[in-house]
Amino acid sequence: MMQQYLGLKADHPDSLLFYRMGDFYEMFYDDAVRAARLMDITLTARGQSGGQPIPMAGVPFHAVEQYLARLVRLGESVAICEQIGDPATSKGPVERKVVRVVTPGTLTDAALLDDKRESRIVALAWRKGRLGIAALSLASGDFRVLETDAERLTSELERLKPAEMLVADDSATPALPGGLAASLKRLPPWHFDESSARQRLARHFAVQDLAGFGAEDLGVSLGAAGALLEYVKNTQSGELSHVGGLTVEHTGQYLDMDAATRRNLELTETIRGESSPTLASLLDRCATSMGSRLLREWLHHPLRDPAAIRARLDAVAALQSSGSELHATLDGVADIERITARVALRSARPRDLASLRESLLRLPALRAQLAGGQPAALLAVLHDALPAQSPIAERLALAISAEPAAMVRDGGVIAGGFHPELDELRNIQHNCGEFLLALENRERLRTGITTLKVEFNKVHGFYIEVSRAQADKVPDDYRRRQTLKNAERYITPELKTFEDKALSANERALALEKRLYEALLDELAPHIPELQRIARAVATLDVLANLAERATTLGYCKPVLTSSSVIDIQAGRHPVVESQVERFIPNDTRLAADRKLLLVTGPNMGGKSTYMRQVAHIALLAHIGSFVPAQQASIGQLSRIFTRIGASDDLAGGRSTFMVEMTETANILHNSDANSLVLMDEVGRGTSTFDGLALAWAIARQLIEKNRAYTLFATHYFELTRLASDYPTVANVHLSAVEHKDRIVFLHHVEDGPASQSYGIEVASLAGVPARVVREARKKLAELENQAARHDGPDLFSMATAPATVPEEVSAVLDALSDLDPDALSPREALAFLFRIKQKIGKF
Ligand SMILES: Nc1ncnc2c1ncn2[C@@H]1O[C@H](COP(=O)(O)OP(=O)(O)OP(=O)(O)O)[C@@H](O)[C@H]1O
Repeated sequence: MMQQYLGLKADHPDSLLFYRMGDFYEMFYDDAVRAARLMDITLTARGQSGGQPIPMAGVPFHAVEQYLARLVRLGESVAICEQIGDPATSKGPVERKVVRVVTPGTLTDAALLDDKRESRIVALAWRKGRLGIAALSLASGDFRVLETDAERLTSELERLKPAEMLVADDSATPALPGGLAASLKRLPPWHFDESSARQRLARHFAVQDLAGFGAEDLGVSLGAAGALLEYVKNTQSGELSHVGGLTVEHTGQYLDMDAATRRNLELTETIRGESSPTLASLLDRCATSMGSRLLREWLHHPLRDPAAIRARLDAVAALQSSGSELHATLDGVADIERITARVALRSARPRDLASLRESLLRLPALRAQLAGGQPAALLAVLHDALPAQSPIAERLALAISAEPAAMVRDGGVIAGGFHPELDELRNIQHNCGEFLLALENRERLRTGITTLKVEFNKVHGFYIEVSRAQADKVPDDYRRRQTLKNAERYITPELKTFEDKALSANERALALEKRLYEALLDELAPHIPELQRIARAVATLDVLANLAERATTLGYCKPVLTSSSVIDIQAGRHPVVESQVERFIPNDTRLAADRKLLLVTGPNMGGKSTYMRQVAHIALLAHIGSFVPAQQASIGQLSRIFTRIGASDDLAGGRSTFMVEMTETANILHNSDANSLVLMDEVGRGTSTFDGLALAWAIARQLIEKNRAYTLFATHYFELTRLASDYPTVANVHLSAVEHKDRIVFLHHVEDGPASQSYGIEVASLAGVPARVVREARKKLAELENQAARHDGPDLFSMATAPATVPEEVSAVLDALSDLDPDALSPREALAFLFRIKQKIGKF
């Protein structure tokens, strides 16, 4: 047995091998030690090898899922090895085989998956500054590829949030960003070979070439897709028939957001990594988990095509009156998408098929609710995608019991009346009781023993029991089976025949049910594409109905998408903050070609960050086709959203707070354009006042002059507010506050013009900074203000803006230094250079 174990383990060196032995999965050697530690189970030993006990740990097979869930969450992969042969007939150890490998990115079991989140495996490949990405959600069959610039790695990973990543184990693979949650596998580089990948993909999709998917001209991403497909196939013992196509994503299809922006806007996770309160937690009242997942997908993929956005907006508007009825019908619809994937992988459980049946049976009603001259074209398309009647459901209604057992091996899965032989075998079992009663009566009459009983137990099977005192009355055909203290137990030829039939009937019925179940899965296989289409339509409808309900409940309005260059919001609100405060103060925002940068000033706690983010949220919601929290909103077509908000250390990545701030700023300055929305929150505050002010000022100017993005620029440097008089496209706004009886009251209302005061000390006092410290600060502030008044300064702004004049000699040295190429110098030349500049500075 150990030999067999070691052979199997050699094929799966990187996975924990769960070796099935009877009712347990056992692990041995290092696997046992690791598994015991990770799952907190007992480590024991079994037998010996080379005089040493072999470490062993095990988990009961019926509880395996909870252990798998735990291991996979820790990023482990598990190879599940089952007994294939029949223990009764095999000589030596029963034949065993690894039937599947459970890895973090290839989960499909309902118990192991988060039903509100897509779980993806992603393969990455690089060539000449290009990044090829292939992403597969095995639980839905969605398979996509994308080629983009290598620098976009972090933002793509933040978007796709892979559970597992595959890269080539070679030098072309760069260092990956730190702090990724995904488990990483390195594969031999030839797995990523492009030409064999093309063939492999074409073979999988049964097509001549990949032109039909628009993937013919792709290169590096196909290498990734080939590696991914092969890896996933190896983890599943079956074919991936539900992975029926390849979607090619194009950069430019979606409103672009970098990694920091996705995090800062708290779309599906808070900055702390919690699932609430976020935009998703506020907006998701979907009836189905398919809808919840699709909504999250939409939030991360705002569209750029105005026609597609308008189609969604029109559908949401049309559903505002009928959304709640749809929601009620959708409520009973199960996760058709994931069940379909499990049908394709042949791991669907009986209750999956029962839920599929119940769900499909609801769809004609759903379709009927959508009928009747839909004003929205998208709803008409969804109506047509839903089935008017469902032959699949009818077939499942015939085949699967109303409430089947959890496992096929438990029996009672196939419905009565579906198969005559199964009915007959079940009849034998059911009629058992009647037959035994009849036999008992007959035997009592025949023998005259009135206390005679016919009974059954698991060890001895069926028997006739007679008390010791009556034992001499039994007829000749009674054979003794067992002697007890006060009774004898017998068997008769008739009872024996019945016993054989009854016991074998049970086994035969179970075996037949298994065969019928398998055949049913075969029968469903050709319907997989149809089921996937239905699942998609149901999910889309669910999201649209959900957005309609949210719009009504939360008082959102339908945004107008315009082709002109404008973001004009009246009485806008921050969707998440609004749900958390008693009274939210709505605010207007107008950005246009002649008003591109708003300098937002105001006291701490005044609401600057909230105001800026609400603009981004409204723009983003409009681009996913949702209504928005405002009285009225006109949104021009955006291409990107950038945010530089809040301070965060990237200790894992080895970058300080200020370094993170400047890296994100650099990205914004390099990549934002006139169709970008940029939020800059207190840029420069991470360093000394002068450096910070100087940087903030130069950054703002660059955004105004070069990038020309729609920009909201919050700052505490009042000196910056002068930019409004220098540039016609800059305007000042401020969050208002008033002092009332020594206390500050935040009005959270945005008004034109710069703020007059900062109230930093008042806020510190509100926050509970000790009174003594607050007093000291007030004193110091007065001192500083007096000093400033006396010296007519220091005016940070004028000091930072007036470029320090550098003496000519020094600037000559600087020029010489910047022209110098140290690599091209001999040591002697370098020394001579050093003397020359020393001389020049000496004069100075
Ligand atoms: N429009 C509003 N209506 C009601 N409450 C608001 C509004 N805007 C902000 N608030 C409340 O004020 C709090 C502080 O807001 P925010 O963090 O936006 O202030 P800030 O000006 O960015 O502060 P700081 O300068 O200290 O970063 C929010 O948590 C929220 O509770």
